[in-house]
Amino acid sequence: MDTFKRLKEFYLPYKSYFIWSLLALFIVTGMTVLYPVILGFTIDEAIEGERYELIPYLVLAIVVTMGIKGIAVYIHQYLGDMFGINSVYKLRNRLYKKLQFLPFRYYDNAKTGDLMSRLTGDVETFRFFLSFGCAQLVNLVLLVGFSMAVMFYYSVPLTLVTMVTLPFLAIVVSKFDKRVHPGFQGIRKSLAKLNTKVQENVSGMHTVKALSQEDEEINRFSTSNEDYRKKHIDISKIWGNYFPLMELLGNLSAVLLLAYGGYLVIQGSIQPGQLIAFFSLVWFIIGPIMNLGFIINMFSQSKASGERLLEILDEEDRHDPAEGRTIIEGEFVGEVIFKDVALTYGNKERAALSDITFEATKGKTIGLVGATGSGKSSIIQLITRYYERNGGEILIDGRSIDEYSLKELREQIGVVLQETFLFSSTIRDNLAYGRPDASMDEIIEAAKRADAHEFISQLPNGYETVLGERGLGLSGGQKQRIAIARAIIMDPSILIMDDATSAVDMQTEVKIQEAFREVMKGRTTFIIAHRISSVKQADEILVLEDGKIVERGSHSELLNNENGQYRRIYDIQNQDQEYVLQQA
Ligand SMILES: Nc1ncnc2c1ncn2[C@@H]1O[C@H](COP(=O)(O)OP(=O)(O)OP(=O)(O)O)[C@@H](O)[C@H]1O
Repeated sequence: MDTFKRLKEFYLPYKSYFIWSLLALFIVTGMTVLYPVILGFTIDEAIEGERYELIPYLVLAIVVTMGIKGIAVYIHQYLGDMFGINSVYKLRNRLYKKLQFLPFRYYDNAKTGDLMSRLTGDVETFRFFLSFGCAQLVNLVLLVGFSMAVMFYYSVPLTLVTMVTLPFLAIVVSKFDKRVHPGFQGIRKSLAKLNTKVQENVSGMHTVKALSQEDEEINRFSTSNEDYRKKHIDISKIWGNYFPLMELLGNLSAVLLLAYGGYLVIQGSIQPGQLIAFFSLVWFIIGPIMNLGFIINMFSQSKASGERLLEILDEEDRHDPAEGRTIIEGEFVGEVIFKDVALTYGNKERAALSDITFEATKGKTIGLVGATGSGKSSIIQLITRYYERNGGEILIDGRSIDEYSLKELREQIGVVLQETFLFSSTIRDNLAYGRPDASMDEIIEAAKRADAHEFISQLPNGYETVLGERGLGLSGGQKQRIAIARAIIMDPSILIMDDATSAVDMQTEVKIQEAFREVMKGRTTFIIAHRISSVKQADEILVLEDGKIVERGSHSELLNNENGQYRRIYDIQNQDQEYVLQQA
């Protein structure tokens, strides 16, 4: 029950729906039990007693009973649904909000398919229990309670005889539940696997095709699909084995009732109409008991789902003690100073960065070069505070980076990554993503600077062209230019280009960099690049190796160091170029 208790903030505000729905259910159960009572009375009094004048009143009573029941069912279902729907609406919103503010390290290990299934499947299971399962449980208790009360009222011995098979039925039901529950869990897991397979396949379709893995992917899918099919068949077999047994026990109860009840009628202890009423009432007990397995199963499934949702809600939020604070007033140039900064990711033993010291003063452009894994992007992760440093100090415009709220800090930083993510919406929306209030003129101006205006104008719907998921339909270079324009629109004080121009040709790169120089006058720019030509113009270039700065200086200064790493990279790239030119 702890899971439900911990999720109470989501459903308790709507408890009045639940209470009214239960009251309506109370009426439904009362009317359901009343029906056989009227039937019994009709047989005993109106037919056997030959008081035919009662019949119109009894018909009216049945019509009224059914009418009240109909209205009560409607109210019960409607309010039950309102209870579930509103509760999970709040829960879904909270989960989504949580996902927005979870730290980056959470996403390092998170699986998209798993998160998707939690936010949809698990939330839905929880809703179903709130809307339906919970009331079913109460319904069961009410129906069994009401029916038994009437039956005991009619005849205690007949009730006891009829109940003889019930303990056996309860044992079969509990055995059934024990077998069917893991079966359902297996189905859920298998479905989650199937979903992940499909999601990864669609997301990685380029890789699948590039490596000609279509047939293997089909085989892998078939394996998962086969597993899913098998799990369903297993459940059917359990059903097939237990359901007839449950039916048999239920019917045995009815046979006992007819045999002993018939005997009592012959003896004159009970009326025939009472026996018929009994016959209906006993199914109101047997039916719910047979359903008990399902209801228990629904309960345990929703408990499991609730736990999976709580796992997300319990995750530690990103740490932002300065949240809500605004400290930037007037001019902000985005000067970045690192003093002996160190970073070690999560549980890793090796430091990704150590002793990083540099000053990116007003208007400076800093270039970062070094081999893969040398720590270039990690420096950026610290400036944007996607990750927190483990040592040293970072100052932005003279203040410790910790003094800024994450929102305020990130509003000042424009980041263009190598991998551009574009949302499946219009180009215009994608461009204005960081500043939705940007005017069309500003958007076009930024696109022109990023050399994107021309190709956007040539698209059938121009800026209103809707992109496919992940921007499919555009070339890598086009996507990058959109990302660059997106950063320009943000009018950032600090601009970061993490290998951002690798997908555009050198000519375009020069154009974009010139445009940036114009935009970033008096502000700070970081350029991470593998191509020396991309950082040549930087005021200072930092050369990284194993998380440390091994060389620093301007392009010409670094070239003068004949044995330096920078010179070595330069020579290799130059040789490549000469080789290419010779081959041409
Ligand atoms: N999120 C992360 N969690 C754990 N380790 C990480 C994470 N990001 C990077 N690392 C590790 O930190 C080190 C530095 O990585 P970083 O991405 O900064 O290198 P880089 O110089 O930018 O490389 P590249 O040129 O390939 O982008 C690497 O050893 C990498 O495996």
